[in-house]
Amino acid sequence: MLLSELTKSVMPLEVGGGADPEIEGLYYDSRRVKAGGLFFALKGVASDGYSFVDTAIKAGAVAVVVDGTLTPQGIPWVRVADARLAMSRMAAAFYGFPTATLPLVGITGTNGKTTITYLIESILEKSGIPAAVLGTVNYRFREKAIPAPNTTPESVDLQRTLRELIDMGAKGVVMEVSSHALQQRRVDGCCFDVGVFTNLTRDHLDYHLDMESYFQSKMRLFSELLAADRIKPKRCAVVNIDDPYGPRIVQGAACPVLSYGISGNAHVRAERVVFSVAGISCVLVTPQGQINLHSELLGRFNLYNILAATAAGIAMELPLDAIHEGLEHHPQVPGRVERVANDRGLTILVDYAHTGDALENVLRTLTELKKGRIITVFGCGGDRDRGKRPVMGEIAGRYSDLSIITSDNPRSEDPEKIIAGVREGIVPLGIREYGSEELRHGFSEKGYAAVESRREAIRLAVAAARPGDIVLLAGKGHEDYQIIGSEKHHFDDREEAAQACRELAG
Ligand SMILES: CC(=O)N[C@H]1[C@@H](OP(=O)(O)OP(=O)(O)OC[C@H]2O[C@@H](n3ccc(=O)[nH]c3=O)[C@H](O)[C@@H]2O)O[C@H](CO)[C@@H](O)[C@@H]1O[C@H](C)C(=O)N[C@@H](C)C(=O)N[C@H](CCC(=O)O)C(=O)O
Ligand SMILES: Nc1ncnc2c1ncn2[C@@H]1O[C@H](COP(=O)(O)OP(=O)(O)OP(=O)(O)O)[C@@H](O)[C@H]1O
Ligand SMILES: N[C@H](CCC[C@H](N)C(=O)O)C(=O)O
Ligand SMILES: [Mg+2]
Repeated sequence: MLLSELTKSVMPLEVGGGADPEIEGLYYDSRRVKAGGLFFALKGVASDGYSFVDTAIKAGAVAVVVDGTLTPQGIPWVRVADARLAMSRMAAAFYGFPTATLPLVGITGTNGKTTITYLIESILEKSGIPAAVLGTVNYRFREKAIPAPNTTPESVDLQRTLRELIDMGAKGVVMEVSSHALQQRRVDGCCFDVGVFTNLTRDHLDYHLDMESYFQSKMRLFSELLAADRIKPKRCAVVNIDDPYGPRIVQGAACPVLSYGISGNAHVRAERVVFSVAGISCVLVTPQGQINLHSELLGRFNLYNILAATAAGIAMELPLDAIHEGLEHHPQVPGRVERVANDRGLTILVDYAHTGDALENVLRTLTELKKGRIITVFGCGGDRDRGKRPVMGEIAGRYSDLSIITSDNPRSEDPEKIIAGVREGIVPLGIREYGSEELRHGFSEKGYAAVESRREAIRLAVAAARPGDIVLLAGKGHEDYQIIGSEKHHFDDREEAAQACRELAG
């Protein structure tokens, strides 16, 4: 595609450098540029992409997109107001506008996104629409699964992946839209039909700094990206109106809204709800009729996820029986309240709760359902929001009979310092601190322990548990790695728990 053709998809401020080269690929990282590439100089948190223009040219870039005042020399260039936005739009054009002609659902919010993508994927499949999914677990269509470095990929990678999955036969797409992605314009080349808002609670304040900025990032999906146009004249915002931020999204949405909730008068709501160890039974009330639902998902928070997926199905005008089928027969969402089989009589659950709200939701649910005690193993990620550490410590300590504070992904931080941050929330509860050795023989009163090695912490939890107890391994869910320093090594909570049970049996 010629540079001039690509440039039509943006409103350039200025174009220079003479020639109109054929563009063979789009790049935002000089280390990956190949011959014939168009290089986007992006201003980042750590560095300014403009300083890599020369490296990109040496690597074969034939044109550059910039958004500052500096002018590249000896190469065709395009100046735009916002290079990230231009990159999104040019990427969509380069890959033939993958999402212009099929249903695209985007889900945003602090918690629930991944779970909801699985439910909507299942509903779409039951409606006869083979669906591709992009999110935290992977980017996938049918048997093809691409590892996901980010929940929402950078625009160039996103549009390329969408093109690939659509060419393989996907007729619908469901994607998680992170606040980072919205802030960084990664999804601005996407034509959304439906946007879902789940909830907004504390997370990522290392990046967004305060809740209002975090909210405003999420809001972009509804106030800007869902505005109707000629390509998609009918768009819809699906909004949880039980969340304190829900009404603000409703007010600011640039398209019609379909609300969902448990309390109040939402368009899509649940009545006659019964929560049990077997799951959730309820009547889903929708503008298109009612569904008598029996789901194996546990807890109130999952009822919200079910309502969100139902409302998305209604917004896409999918048949009610397909929505019903999709909600009752979907695959296990990896690492979301996932059971680890064992013969010790324990309920071992691996869950991705890595925010205070998620941890509280899961623990509250388990408290309502428990027969024995609750043992929680958890930590907090390094190089991430530090403020959530004591909050999660307090929540774990409050709901659990035993909390074992351990490492999540410490990344570049000292694991002991992260644990100290979590401990700040648990110590004021005045509960007993156990040493590792004591725990090997069980525990008698409510308490906590700090064990840096996650492997060791999981072993201690299993050893300390008695039949009937619940062991919750929180924070890493589906992750099959642990990042310590700059090393990423294989680590899977589900495998570790199973191995711990085998060792104790032998
Ligand atoms: C905080 C954040 O989101 N950072 C993203 C951001 O990086 P940055 O702004 O720091 O970039 P930078 O390192 O300053 O570099 C600026 C530019 O120079 C380029 N560069 C840099 C070095 C070089 O030698 N040559 C070169 O060209 C970089 O590719 C970049 O385009 O822009 C980069 C390029 O698009 C992203 O890869 C990077 O995501 C990093 C990997 C990341 O970890 N992001 C996480 C926090 C994230 O996005 N998470 C969300 C949320 C998950 C959730 O909700 O749970 C997600 O969607 O996954
Ligand atoms: N609707 C919900 N409200 C609050 N907590 C939830 C909800 N759904 C799931 N959770 C909890 O949050 C954890 C993360 O859920 P999920 O992976 O579906 O969310 P996510 O929004 O994709 O998270 P991430 O931003 O990390 O990708 C779950 O393991 C569960 O503990
Ligand atoms: N996508 C989120 C996931 C966090 C999961 C947790 N295990 C951690 O590493 O902090 C992030 O990168 O902040
Ligand atoms: Mg997710």
